[in-house]
Amino acid sequence: MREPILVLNAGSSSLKFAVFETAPDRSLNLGVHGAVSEIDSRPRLRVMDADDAVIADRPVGALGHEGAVAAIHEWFAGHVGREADFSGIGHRVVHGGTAYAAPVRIDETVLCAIEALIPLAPLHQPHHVAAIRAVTAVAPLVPQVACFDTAFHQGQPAVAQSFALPRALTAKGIRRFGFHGLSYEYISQALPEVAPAAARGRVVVAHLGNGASMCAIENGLSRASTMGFTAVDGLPMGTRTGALDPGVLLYLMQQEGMSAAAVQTLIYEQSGLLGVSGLSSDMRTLLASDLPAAREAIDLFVYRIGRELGSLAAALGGLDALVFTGGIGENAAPIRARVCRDARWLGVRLDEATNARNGPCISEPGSAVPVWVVPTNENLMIARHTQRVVERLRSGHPREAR
Ligand SMILES: Nc1ncnc2c1ncn2[C@@H]1O[C@H](COP(=O)(O)OP(=O)(O)O)[C@@H](O)[C@H]1O
Ligand SMILES: CC(=O)OP(=O)(O)O
Ligand SMILES: [Mg+2]
Repeated sequence: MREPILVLNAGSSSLKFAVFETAPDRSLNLGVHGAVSEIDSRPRLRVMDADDAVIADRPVGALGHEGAVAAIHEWFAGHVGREADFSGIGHRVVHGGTAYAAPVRIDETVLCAIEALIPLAPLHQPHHVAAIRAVTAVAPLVPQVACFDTAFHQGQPAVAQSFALPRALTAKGIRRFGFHGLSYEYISQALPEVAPAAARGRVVVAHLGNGASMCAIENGLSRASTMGFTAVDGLPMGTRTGALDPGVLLYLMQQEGMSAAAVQTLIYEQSGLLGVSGLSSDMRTLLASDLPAAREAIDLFVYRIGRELGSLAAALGGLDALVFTGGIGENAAPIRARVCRDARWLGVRLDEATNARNGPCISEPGSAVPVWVVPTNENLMIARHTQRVVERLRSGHPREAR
């Protein structure tokens, strides 16, 4: 392999990985990739080759992220080589706080900063730390690069980053950050090819996955996002509440006697589509269900997307394109159809036939606002950042890569 880069994307219930090889023109080609899924219940390793053919699919013995890293390590040893042979290893890190506005080589200081942000991203940040430590143990000399979901949003106008809190708290870093930045950055880079005119204009991107958010982008730059200080804000998600009147939290603690830990579990793990439906956090299951509560969960999801679309269009002063991405955004035609029908007032006209085929363009030719489905690729974005940081390290530049 030529200057191979390994990408690790540690999520709440999975550890995804992808190997990229550097082509002579420095572009990156995807090689083997896969994931250990259902890490805490029934961990299973699945690996695909560059053509997406499944080349491994087996249960993993040990639970947890350490077990997942060990399973991937073992598979690599037999089929790819050692982690120590990679020229760089890139990690998705959900929260970079105020300190990190760009990808950075991970050293002890950076790792401590990532660890200190665990309370602000409890579903993700502990697993990033576990993956980084596990890699350090087997490949201590390979540069590891943290690619932050918050970084893409750092240039938002101050007003979009502010809470109406006393200034002293804002100065402490209690402000809106925004997440899914690697996904939005990828879409921003892909959009000029797909829809050149829209790419220069005002675009709302809906990243609808297990975690879900929306971002207002103008000429490729983030202007506002539905997620805030943490990734529990904004849209309802698989198991997260999304935006919630802060008075509810006070009520639960003061009147219902809930502890902070119980509230955390409630708003991150027991709410959203799962909480409202009482059935599942998975959109496929809800769409296939006849239960009224499943329908109500979908209704609330679609309604909140429509409200946020109006809000983000207002933040942009208009709307030149709408883009769907993420597992739901890329695959769930009924959800896109409902969002687009509710957005008729903005000039959106859905093309039912192309929507049923998942795009790429799902609006009628005369639609005032064109609508696109653009599959995201966070892993490629991480690999590009990692390649850049490694090249800068080789050329003797300091730690930061901008
Ligand atoms: N064909 C489909 N129809 C409807 N929903 C889908 C489809 N495929 C995936 N999804 C939904 O996408 C969500 C997972 O999105 P994804 O972006 O993969 O999540 P993650 O944030 O874990 O990366 C789940 O709710 C899943 O049900
Ligand atoms: C930031 C976030 O919510 O990520 P995910 O969609 O992977 O849960
Ligand atoms: Mg995701």
